[in-house]
Amino acid sequence: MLKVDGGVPLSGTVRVRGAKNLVPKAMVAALLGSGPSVLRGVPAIRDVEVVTGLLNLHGVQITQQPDGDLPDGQLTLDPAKVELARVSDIDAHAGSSRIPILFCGPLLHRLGEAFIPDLGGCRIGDRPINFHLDVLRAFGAQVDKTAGGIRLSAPQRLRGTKVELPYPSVGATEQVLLTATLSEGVTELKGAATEPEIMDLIAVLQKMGAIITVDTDRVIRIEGVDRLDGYVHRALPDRIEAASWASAALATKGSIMVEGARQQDMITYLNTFRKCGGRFEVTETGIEFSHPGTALTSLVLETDVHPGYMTDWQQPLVVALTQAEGLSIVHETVYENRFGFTDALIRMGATIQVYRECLGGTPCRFGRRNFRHSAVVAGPAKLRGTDFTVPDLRGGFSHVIAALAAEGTSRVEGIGIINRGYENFMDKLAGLGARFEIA
Ligand SMILES: CC(=O)N[C@H]1[C@@H](OP(=O)(O)OP(=O)(O)OC[C@H]2O[C@@H](n3ccc(=O)[nH]c3=O)[C@H](O)[C@@H]2O)O[C@H](CO)[C@@H](O)[C@@H]1O
Ligand SMILES: C=C(OP(=O)(O)O)C(=O)O
Repeated sequence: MLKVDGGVPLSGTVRVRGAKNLVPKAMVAALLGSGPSVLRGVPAIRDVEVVTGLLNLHGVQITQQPDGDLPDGQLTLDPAKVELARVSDIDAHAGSSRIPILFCGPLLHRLGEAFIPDLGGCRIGDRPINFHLDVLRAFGAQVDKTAGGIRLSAPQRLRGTKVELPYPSVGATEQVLLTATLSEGVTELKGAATEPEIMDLIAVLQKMGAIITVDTDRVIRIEGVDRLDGYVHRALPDRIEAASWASAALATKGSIMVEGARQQDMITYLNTFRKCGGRFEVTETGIEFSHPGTALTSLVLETDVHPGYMTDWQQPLVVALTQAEGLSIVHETVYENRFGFTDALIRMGATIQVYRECLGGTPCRFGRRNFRHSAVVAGPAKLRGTDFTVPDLRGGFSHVIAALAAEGTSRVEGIGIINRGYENFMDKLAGLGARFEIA
């Protein structure tokens, strides 16, 4: 439980390292190599711990360098002795992260079979894995759902295939990449997602020896190869953490230098930040984000797949929008249930109404289906401290930021979830001048 005293603008410097949505996947890719891989910029976050645990159970030797601490967050992953893990051991990781589903292709290539525990991740929608399972079957895998997970086998080498995703899913695109590289023949994927983290995973696989072509129309072609080597790679920086701190600067009327933030991956966020009234300066080492000192501007926003406005940027920005003048409309088109966190903001004094209709322009998959996926935010609202429980990763970050922007004291329970995606969260907050104590 965290006791937060609000009313102090966050100001100072934070550093972001490798992206939560790339690092664990690059670690899984190491399973495909014939030799060891070296991954740099690895943050100390829970999802990295989970994948480290799962890889260890499958015989991958992982060392941190230099021994014991992670000044540069460097991991060496040696897959020389990959073996089947005991289901009872794997079960310990059930419900902890989304990443285990990406073990399917690499384990099928290495061992001909795999057991994947039930997935975790943020509860922001139903999050089915039907695309993943359909894709794996198309490669020739046998897939059976069992109690507590999924059992897969591939008695023969997997074969390249033609697949089309009904929606550009990030995870399913990565599933295809990690499975196709060692499959026999060519794979053509239509309707692929093209997020920067996917491009970085492609860079990792190319370093390993894969042949992957990305066309401009969401088509990715993979020419299967017989063998992949290890890689040496520095993970792209975490654009979601960078944008979270940027929104925190806006919400608390502060100024935050985010070292390591990279402009190319954040073009859409930066446009939105500027339209909202925020100021930013791109420097050699990162991006400095500041509140303008005058009123913020309301806006109309739709989340979308890349290059659209990313869904994981939505929740922290909504907190800033409670401080903007007028009505903002936010249409969430990626997840059907990502506005639950607004209940706590409303209790703090924010004026937010959530609707089932597609507000903001484009009809999406969730319209007329009873999902409360559009929000109207009226501002500026005076926020008051209150007590709440962290619902999910970005919702939790947003609640803490709202508590810091509010007058008075808030008590936040379940703060541990935030460590799934924000490294040294408390230390960073303290360094930015936040007033809080662990109760
Ligand atoms: C660990 C990681 O990288 N997580 C990110 C990844 O999640 P993740 O890869 O799980 O998200 P997806 O892109 O797959 O999901 C997008 C949409 O597709 C739907 N869908 C997905 C797969 C499937 O088999 N069937 C299906 O219907 C989902 O329910 C959702 O509505 O991309 C999301 C979208 O940028 C981000 O919010 C997450 O932070
Ligand atoms: C939704 C998120 O993550 P995950 O897919 O790991 O649940 C997120 O990072 O905001």
